[in-house]
Amino acid sequence: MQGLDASVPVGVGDERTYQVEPLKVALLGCGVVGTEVARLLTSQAEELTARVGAPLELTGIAVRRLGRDRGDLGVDPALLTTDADALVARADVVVEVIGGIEPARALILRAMEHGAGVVTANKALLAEDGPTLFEAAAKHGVDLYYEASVAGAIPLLRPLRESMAGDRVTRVLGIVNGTTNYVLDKMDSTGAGFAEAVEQAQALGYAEADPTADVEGFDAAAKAAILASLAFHTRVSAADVHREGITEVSAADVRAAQQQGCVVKLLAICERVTGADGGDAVSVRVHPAMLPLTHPLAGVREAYNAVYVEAEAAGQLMFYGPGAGGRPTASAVLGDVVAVARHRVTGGRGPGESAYADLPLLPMRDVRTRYHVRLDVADRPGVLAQVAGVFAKHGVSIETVQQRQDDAGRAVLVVVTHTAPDAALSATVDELGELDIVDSVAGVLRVEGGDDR
Ligand SMILES: NC(=O)C1=CN([C@@H]2O[C@H](COP(=O)(O)OP(=O)(O)OC[C@H]3O[C@@H](n4cnc5c(N)ncnc54)[C@H](O)[C@@H]3O)[C@@H](O)[C@H]2O)C=CC1
Ligand SMILES: N[C@@H](CC=O)C(=O)O
Ligand code: NA
Repeated sequence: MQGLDASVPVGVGDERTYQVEPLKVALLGCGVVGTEVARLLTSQAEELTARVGAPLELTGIAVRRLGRDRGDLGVDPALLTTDADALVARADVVVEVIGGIEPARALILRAMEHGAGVVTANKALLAEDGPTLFEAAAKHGVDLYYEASVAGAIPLLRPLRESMAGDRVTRVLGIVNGTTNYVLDKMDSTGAGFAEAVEQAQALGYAEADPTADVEGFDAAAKAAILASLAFHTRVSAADVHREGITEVSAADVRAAQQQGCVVKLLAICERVTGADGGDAVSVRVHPAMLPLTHPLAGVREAYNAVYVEAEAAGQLMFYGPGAGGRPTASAVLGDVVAVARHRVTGGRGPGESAYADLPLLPMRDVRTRYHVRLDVADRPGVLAQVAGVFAKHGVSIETVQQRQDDAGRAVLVVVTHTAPDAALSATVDELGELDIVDSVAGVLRVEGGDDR
């Protein structure tokens, strides 16, 4: 260990010296994120030793196949192994960046049984079966850290879990998927096609192994579940999240948003709301929505993420930064490795799961939202009255109506509503589609960020 000496105090005024016995770190997975974790662990070894108070020894990297060209990893190739079980059995800290449910879950549970602290970036697993992992961590008295699982490099989970533990969070609203933000941004700014933009996001290392998880909103829904669980001290799983992806967002929707002074974003929205019994409840949803250009989230470009957190005492907080990509994500992973390793040196562990509030989930049909509806209609007297009548019948108040002509000279009605229960809006749209005077419902998008949200 060059440059560091076991007799050097850990900090100014601190009489402890660093521990000579290294902490064994096992890395599971060597893909986009794992590669960068390996590089940072190696290239920053000295500084990490000083920060942790003990050297971190990378004891092995579990891969699926040996012999694959991995470029210059910056580590001894002999560290690569296909025997993840053996690695996990002798580690102090296990870093899981394989992704997916199995074998990631089994390996994490085995690591905890052996007494290792765990760092993972695996939002899919946390959102599907987080309680099993949290319970195992509590049972074995080990850490489970997962900052990289939501919004990549942005410190967000630790602020929610620790810094805001004294406040009451009311809302978390954010762009938490880099791939879809990249795709929507390219469609908006360059007119790029959907497929072409997804391919670019894959090449840049933002997309999941199967990009369906990104474009269909599964990735954002998993992150929303993790955020809501932390924000509201309530267990929320991916299955509890209302989810719509961006595959239905057309170039015409993007143009319609522009005409409205808006941009289309895939949003994760977690809110403390009033439930049917008048008590607190939680609403968690992921869907594309129009946002006014004046909204701070509207200016979030490329694969960047941004998350708004509103809390009773703190007010509005904004977290912004790179939400995807190997190196930024590895930064968050390494931060967690240092936290877990510090606990090994000094004793104790970080906070566990907090699910005491156990708030009920509000079904999507009862959530109050706003809609932007585009209708291809017959251009004749009485059409507007008939359309307005359908909105009124379902108790949906209209904010604005505009009549335009499309490129072919046909009449298009654009209606923006005030907030109403989602079920009422959806029934309104269904009935509009059946009117003789409506040729087609050309587009429906929710609207967020207005005066009445
Ligand atoms: N790429 C990104 O921007 C971000 C990724 N994440 C999460 O990080 C994790 C890893 O993501 P990526 O590195 O992008 O995925 P990746 O697909 O590039 O890497 C995963 C690696 O694990 C390997 N693997 C699969 N099964 C294995 C096994 N049984 N044993 C050992 N290795 C095995 C695969 O061969 C692959 O090389 C996922 O949970 C992902 O959701 C989180 C934040 C950002
Ligand atoms: N595929 C994800 C990666 C980060 O979590 C994304 O695009 O945001
Ligand atoms: Na993060």
